[in-house]
Parts: sequence; structure tokens; C-alpha cells
Amino acid sequence: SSKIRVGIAGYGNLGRGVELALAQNPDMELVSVFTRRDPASLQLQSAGVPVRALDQIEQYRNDIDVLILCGGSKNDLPEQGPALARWFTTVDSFDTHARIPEYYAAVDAAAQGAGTTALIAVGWDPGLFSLNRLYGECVLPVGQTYTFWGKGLSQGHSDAIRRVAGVAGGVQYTLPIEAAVQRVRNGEQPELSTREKHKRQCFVVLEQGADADTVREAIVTMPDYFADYDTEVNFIDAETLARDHAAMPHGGFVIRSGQSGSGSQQVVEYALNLGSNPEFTSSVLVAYARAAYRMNKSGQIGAQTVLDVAPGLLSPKSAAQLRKELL
Ligand SMILES: NC(=O)C1=CN([C@@H]2O[C@H](COP(=O)(O)OP(=O)(O)OC[C@H]3O[C@@H](n4cnc5c(N)ncnc54)[C@H](OP(=O)(O)O)[C@@H]3O)[C@@H](O)[C@H]2O)C=CC1
Ligand SMILES: N[C@@H](C[C@H]1CC(C(=O)O)=NO1)C(=O)O
Repeated sequence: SSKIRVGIAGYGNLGRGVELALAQNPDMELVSVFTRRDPASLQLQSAGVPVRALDQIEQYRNDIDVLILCGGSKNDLPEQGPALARWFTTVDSFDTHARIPEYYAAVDAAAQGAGTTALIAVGWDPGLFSLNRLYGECVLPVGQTYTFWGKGLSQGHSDAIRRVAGVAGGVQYTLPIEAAVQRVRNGEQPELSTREKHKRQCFVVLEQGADADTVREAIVTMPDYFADYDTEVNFIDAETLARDHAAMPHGGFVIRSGQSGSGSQQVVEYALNLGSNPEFTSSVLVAYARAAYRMNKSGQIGAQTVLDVAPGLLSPKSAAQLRKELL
């Protein structure tokens, strides 16, 4: 078929979101979902799409143009990203910022060897916020860039706490520190440490017999995720988690505050207000899957990030149409 044939690897919040986002993009089709769990145990949202075991995926390499990796960044993608780039052009949402250089190198080695294209760290942060940090500092070289998130549910941090031994379930909310936001908005261009910008609030369901103090300590000291923040850990039961913490709103903004040549004050701001963090992130992944497919067809192989993608490649419209409609 002339449609871009897409696979989903990992069926969690993102996997479900990608399934829905593909239905909004008629130039693409979902050909299969792959999972490490028992495929028969998964209930998809769309009829007629096969669910297969992830460890059988190599045999489908000629049936899929782009594989969207929906695993967790803490434990899944570091292994799945390089492994799957050997057989597929991929898109993923890897978001452990401090570890992006090493992840890029591992995925690039696999993709270069296979002649595939691997678009990594796609989403909103990293992703669309990264693009706006780039635009801001390139257009206003004299200035400061600030990123604030929330109040909202961070999927990366929620995934990370769910991987802690003794945790049966949980979510993490990110809270911007209002005093810091105000100083930035007042144009003070303050120097702010990581701890001065956000606080982190966790709600955790313990496994039977797990020790709360041990779990709390494992979370608050976790490098790359919680160690640099003031973090609160609350213990709740599974019913409370399901009742009060099922929604996954989020959002935030990137602001570049700087001075152009004569000293004129200039401010650039890009903001998101998300009813569903996973569904928005999935929508970004799907648009970039279109770009990854085209980049691979034009020989742009190896690991790539959103900073390497010509924006027009994201659109189902032709370049001529885009010039006519958007310039
Ligand atoms: N760059 C960005 O802006 C963003 C990045 N992200 C990234 O997306 C990653 C994935 O987030 P999210 O989809 O919320 O993570 P989930 O915890 O929902 O899913 C992660 C994996 O866990 C497995 N899984 C899901 N549900 C269950 C279950 N009930 N029981 C057992 N296993 C399960 C699935 O693998 P399997 O099917 O193989 O079992 C799935 O791929 C995050 O870690 C984060 O890093 C998220 C938002 C924004
Ligand atoms: N990657 C984040 C997307 C944004 C949200 C966030 C945070 O709240 O710390 N950082 O980046 C996520 O997993 O939700």
C-alpha cells in the first residue's frame, strides 16, 4: 500500500497514544503492536491489528517502514533502542537528558551498520522544547533561556519510580517554583539551580511487604531523575492511585529573554498546555515517524534528533503546498 507502515514496540501510555494518533494520519497505517508481555493479554483500541511478541519482531522487518519505540527511558530504551535500530528505522522518546550522548552513540552505531535511521529523543522535552531552546539562543545570542514544566505528570519520572524495587505503581508530578517563574517573567535573567526551578511530588503504591523508607530513599537519591531536586514521596493504596491519579495532564514553557544589537529587550516564548501528556507526546512521535521514513529513503541514516530534521518533512503536505499555505 502507499501508506507508511508503522509498528509499535511497547504498549503502555505512549503505545496506546501512538495507536490513536496514527488513526488521525491517513498517510500512515498501524501494521502491528509488539509487546514483551503475553500478546493475547493485550486489549487494543483498534480492531484487526495483530499483537505479537517483541522477541519475534525481526521476522517482520520487511513489513514495517517505521517502528515507534514506546518503552520506558529508564530501563527499556537503553536496551531496545540499539537492538531494534539494527532492523528498523525507529523513532523514540528517550528523555534521560544527561544520558542522551551515550544513548545517541549506541543507537548510531547500530543504525549506521544497518543503514537505518533512528530518530531519538522525540517528544516535547526533549523534542519540541529542544527546538525552541535552539531557536531562542540562535536568534538572540545575548540572553538567557529558561524551561519550566507543570504542574503536571512527568511520564519519564513516573516510569522511573515504577521501576524501583518494592513499587507496585506510582506517578510523579512536577511543580514549578512560582518565585523562580516570576523572576524570569520580570526579566531579571536570574541564575537558577535545578533545585530552585522545580519540586517533585510522588505518589507510590508499595508492593506487599516492601519497606517505605527504603523505597523513599531509592527514589529521592535517584541520579538523573530526583537527586538534584527536593522530592516528596507519599504512599497511597492502589484504589487511590486509580481513582485520583489516572489523568496525565502536563505542560510548560520555554522562554528566551535577551537583548538584540541596540540593547532592545526581546522575549521569545513557546508554551504547551496538555490535557494528556502521553497522547500529545504520541502525536509528536507520529509526525516524526513520517520524517524518519523520508530521511531514510533519502539516505540520511544513523541516529538523528529533532535538531536534524527539516521541518517540512513532518508534514503530509508537499513542499509546494507548504510554501503556498504556510510561508
Ligand atoms: N520526550 C518526551 O517529551 C517524553 C518522553 N516520554 C518517555 O516515554 C516513556 C514511556 O512512558 P509511558 O508510555 O508512560 O510508560 P509505561 O509505563 O506506560 O510503559 C512503558 C512500558 O512498560 C510496559 N507496560 C506498560 N503497561 C504495563 C503493565 N500494565 N504491566 C506491565 N508492563 C507494562 C510496556 O512494555 P511491554 O508492552 O513490552 O510490556 C511499555 O512499553 C517514559 O519513560 C518517558 O521517558 C514520555 C513523555 C514525554
Ligand atoms: N520527558 C517528560 C516531558 C517533560 C516533563 C518533564 C518534567 O516534568 O520533569 N520533563 O520533560 C515526560 O516524561 O513527561
